[in-house]
Amino acid sequence: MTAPATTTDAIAIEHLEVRRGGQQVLRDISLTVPRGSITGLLGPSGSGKTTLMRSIVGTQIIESGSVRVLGEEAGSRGLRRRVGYVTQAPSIYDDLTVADNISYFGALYGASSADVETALAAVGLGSHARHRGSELSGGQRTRASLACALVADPELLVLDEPTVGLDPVLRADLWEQFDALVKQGRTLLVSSHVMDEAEHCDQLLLMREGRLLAQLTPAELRSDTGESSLENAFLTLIRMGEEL
Ligand SMILES: Nc1ncnc2c1ncn2[C@@H]1O[C@H](COP(=O)(O)OP(=O)(O)OP(=O)(O)O)[C@@H](O)[C@H]1O
Repeated sequence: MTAPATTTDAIAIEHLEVRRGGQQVLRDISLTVPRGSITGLLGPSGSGKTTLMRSIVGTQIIESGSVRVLGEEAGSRGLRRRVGYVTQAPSIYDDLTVADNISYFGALYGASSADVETALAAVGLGSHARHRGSELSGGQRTRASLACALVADPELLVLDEPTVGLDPVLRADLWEQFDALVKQGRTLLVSSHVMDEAEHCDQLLLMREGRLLAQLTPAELRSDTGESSLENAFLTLIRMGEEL
């Protein structure tokens, strides 16, 4: 059951349906994402997480339903600067330094050199500012990509599996950075297929086969299923759904 949309919602989706390649990929999705929080979008590979994120940032053609972002229709011109999107494959230029990559994206939004410094510091890459993209590790590339999105000072950040392929220490570092961004008043929507990452989130959106199984907090997921591990809780929720 989804709470009714309010002005405190960063994202409000009603009855969203999406087809890709002739196949129904999202089915009757309704959800809300409150402002100033971290929402985890979790589900197995192929469950529709990227398609849902594309619908939110306005790069996906939708079949029916409504997607409102920061009070406007998804993809509206006015949202360009207000919404940052980091895709699954970190997209930075290998032949530019980290600072030049951020400056390049910043220039699209009229960002100053101070904004570039702030974005570098926010992702902890100050000491790598002069390193070229080609010289970065996987985790550093992800953080450089995140800085390119942050330089526009977006209110909402949509991050598609930012921790995939990172070791546990780097993952923990990145989640700390996400927490700091939320404390500054931003809203984060972060997808993952690793259930233990759900622990870091204020609320969870659990997806399976193009449907939203549940919108709840980690504590509610545990109490609803009687499971202490979030991995087991998700599996129990799926079985409960199948038995209905
Ligand atoms: N370009 C495309 N054309 C047709 N179907 C697609 C396309 N991209 C994805 N799909 C299908 O849409 C469904 C949802 O894919 P999506 O990438 O949204 O899932 P996901 O949960 O993000 O998966 P992953 O965790 O593996 O990234 C899958 O069945 C996939 O095969």
